[in-house]
Amino acid sequence: MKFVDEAKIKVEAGDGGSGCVSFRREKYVPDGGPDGGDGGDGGSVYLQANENLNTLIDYRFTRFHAAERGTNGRGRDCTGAAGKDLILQVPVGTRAVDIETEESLGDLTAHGQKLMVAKGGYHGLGNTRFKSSTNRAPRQKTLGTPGEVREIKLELLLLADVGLLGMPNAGKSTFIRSVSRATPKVADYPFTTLVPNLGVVSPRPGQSFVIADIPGLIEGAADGAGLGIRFLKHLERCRVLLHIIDIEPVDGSDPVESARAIVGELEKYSPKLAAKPRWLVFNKTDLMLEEELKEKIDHIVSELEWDGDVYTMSAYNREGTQELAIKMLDFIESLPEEAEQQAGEEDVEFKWDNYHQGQEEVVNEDFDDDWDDDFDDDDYDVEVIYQR
Ligand SMILES: Nc1nc2c(ncn2[C@@H]2O[C@H](COP(=O)(O)OP(=O)(O)OP(=O)(O)O)[C@@H](O)[C@H]2O)c(=O)[nH]1
Ligand SMILES: [Mg+2]
Repeated sequence: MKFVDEAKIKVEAGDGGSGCVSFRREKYVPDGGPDGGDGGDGGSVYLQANENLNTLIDYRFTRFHAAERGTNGRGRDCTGAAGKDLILQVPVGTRAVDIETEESLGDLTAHGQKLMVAKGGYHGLGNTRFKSSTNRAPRQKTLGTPGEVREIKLELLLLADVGLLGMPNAGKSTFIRSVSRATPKVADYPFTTLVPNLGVVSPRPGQSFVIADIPGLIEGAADGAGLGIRFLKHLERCRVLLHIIDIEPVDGSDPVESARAIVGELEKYSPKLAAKPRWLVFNKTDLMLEEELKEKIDHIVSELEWDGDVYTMSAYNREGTQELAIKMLDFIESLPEEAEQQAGEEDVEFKWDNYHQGQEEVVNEDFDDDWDDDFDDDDYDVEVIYQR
């Protein structure tokens, strides 16, 4: 299946149905009171996380999604029907961002979680509502409010505990192959990995975590060089990043320069991501003699002024990889549970939230008592109805 981790869609909630101006007319009741019903609320648009999906590809093809409008109120105190909500299924890990305001509408991180992305319009009130002791034949009603329209960007962020970071060819995919059952392609040329891969690592029975291998980064990635930095978003939910450094690059490049470039790109992408716990992991130790190795690592670490965790491994020979996997597991387990951010709890303002707090527009119907045409009740624009 094609991996698509971004899609732009337009969602439109249904308009609220308008209220109705109508008066009771029956045999022997020539001048009955008002009986115009309220309109129905418009349907809202929701996203719902579904663990059976793993790509946003469907949303590349169908971009416009609308919920039903509420129907208008009718005479005889008939309230209009509410419009049906529209529920769009998205993969777990999807985030919705309003394109215009760039505000995040919410993250869907658990199966079944629902997030409203466009609120349906509120219903208008029928003339019955305006009845009072001083006005027994009100001709007012209110119109339904329009449903909200938003252009949103859906982003699928992989849910992994550990993210791999590094230059192309550093050995990221080799590492994930050595510690999990994932089998991404490994080759001796840069940009072998083109889409993220996930692997489940289970260093101890019954205990596991997920590791994400993403395409390599190069200097200038933030400006689009190589495959750019768009895959870095998949590391946003990781608890720890492993910065994999090729100790002896075949192209003769300086590991210190490369490491600095990676950190630079990370900081350009997001200071928040750069502030995550990060470990340096020197790979391809099999290519060097032990004494040289220690000297080189000490040199790189001091050049980088690094005082965090340092590990060494030969991903290819699976040396040091299991120990590293156990360290990662222990680290993840030692972290406090992240408070799950529930969608919907985020402070997203919907346009019509406060609508019925005194801003409604009251429409005075130009009411003609002699007018008694028959017309189709279902007509969208019908607002005045007589009944005999
Ligand atoms: N000698 C040695 N070679 C290694 C080791 N780990 C990886 N390699 C080799 O390095 C090359 C690149 O490895 P990959 O795992 O594809 O590197 P990557 O970081 O995933 O690269 P991209 O996907 O291009 O970003 C391959 O030829 C691997 O066989 C190691 O521990 N020792
Ligand atoms: Mg790779």
